[in-house]
Amino acid sequence: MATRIRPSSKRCAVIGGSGFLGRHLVEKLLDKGYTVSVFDIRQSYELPGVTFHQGDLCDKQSLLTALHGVSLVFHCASPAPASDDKALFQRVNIQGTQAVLQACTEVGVQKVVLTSSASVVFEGTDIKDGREDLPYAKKPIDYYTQTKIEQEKLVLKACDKEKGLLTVAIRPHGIFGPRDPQLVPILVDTARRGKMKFIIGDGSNLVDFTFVDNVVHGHILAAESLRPESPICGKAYHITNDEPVRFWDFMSDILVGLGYAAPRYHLPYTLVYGLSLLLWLLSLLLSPLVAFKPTFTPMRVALAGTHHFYSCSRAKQDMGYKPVVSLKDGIRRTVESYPHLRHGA
Ligand SMILES: NC(=O)c1ccc[n+]([C@@H]2O[C@H](COP(=O)([O-])OP(=O)(O)OC[C@H]3O[C@@H](n4cnc5c(N)ncnc54)[C@H](O)[C@@H]3O)[C@@H](O)[C@H]2O)c1
Ligand SMILES: CC(C)CCC[C@@H](C)[C@H]1CC[C@H]2C3=C(CC[C@]12C)[C@@]1(C)CC[C@H](O)[C@@H](C(=O)O)[C@@H]1CC3
Repeated sequence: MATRIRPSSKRCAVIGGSGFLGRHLVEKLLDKGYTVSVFDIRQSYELPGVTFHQGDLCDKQSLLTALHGVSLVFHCASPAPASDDKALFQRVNIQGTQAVLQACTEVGVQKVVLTSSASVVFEGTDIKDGREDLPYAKKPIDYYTQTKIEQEKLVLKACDKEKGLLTVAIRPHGIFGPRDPQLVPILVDTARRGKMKFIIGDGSNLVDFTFVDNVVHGHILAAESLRPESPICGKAYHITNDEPVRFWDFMSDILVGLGYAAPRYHLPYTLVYGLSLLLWLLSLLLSPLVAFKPTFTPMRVALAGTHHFYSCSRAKQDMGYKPVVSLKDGIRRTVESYPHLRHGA
């Protein structure tokens, strides 16, 4: 058992702080006067005022050292959603989260804010203005989603006022912004390979894309509202831009902003979804012989062709959440941040 030192309320740790969301969160916390420790399997930058602890979150001993004297923990580490590695997702998102919760209890951390995902309720069919009381997906669409569900349940169940550990889960959806390693880079790569000419479905499906600063704002509001008497203890909260947008309009705005053509030709959703399932099966069967990763996975096709937008009225009511950056400004700031991905660059 580690010796406890008195935690200060402005000392926090960001697990996964080297990642896209984690680094934005660290920068905002520093601005707000927090002392920040980052715990991550890799160190991707250096910043004055940040102490880095490199380690695997499945290793409780390393966590104990990093969390010493910390009162607030943000847990936003996860393997990349595009990975197909079931064992890795289970190890990191489930066993790893158990290790995080045990370490927090042992060193006397008072608050844990988990980055969950709105996808925990998504099964590949339309969700319109979904609220937090929607049931978890019974047939999660991939291992990422399956283990994010288990992770969220673990963290919310660990909320125990008697023991002095308060927890909350933030469920963002479609995070985008400067330094995002997946949405814009994958989109541009697909466009450069000439595969972004088509719109899957009739193009009218509404979805949430959430600018990273709004997600950070939701996390910090949750941390600062988390007190024993607060209604947010042990609950999950959708955090979005609160401006559902047509999936294909959003993609077009990013593509055109970076100098690429917008997709124009329509393909029937069921046809593309069926093809993506076939390709996925084929890639599984052939995996011992050749490694090929289809761009249009069933998950991506489902996200591109269905409605999936969520209500954040619970976050507005319980913690006074309001987006701080509009979708239009978020898109502009994102496009400006990727000069190297511009057409012809
Ligand atoms: N990007 C999105 O659209 C989105 C949407 C909803 C929820 N989320 C959630 O937000 C969180 C952050 O996502 P992101 O987009 O910033 O991803 P990211 O890949 O940029 O960051 C994840 C970080 O976790 C670290 N990590 C992975 N395995 C680890 C381990 N075993 N031990 C220690 N660190 C480890 C990685 O090194 C990385 O720095 C994740 O929990 C993700 O599920 C992301
Ligand atoms: C090939 C094209 C059809 C699409 C190219 C863009 C896609 C790579 C992104 C569009 C929506 C994105 C998205 C995620 C990953 C990247 C996209 C598929 C998530 C699945 C990442 C994990 C999060 O938890 C999910 C969430 O609930 O927010 C994301 C949903 C949107």
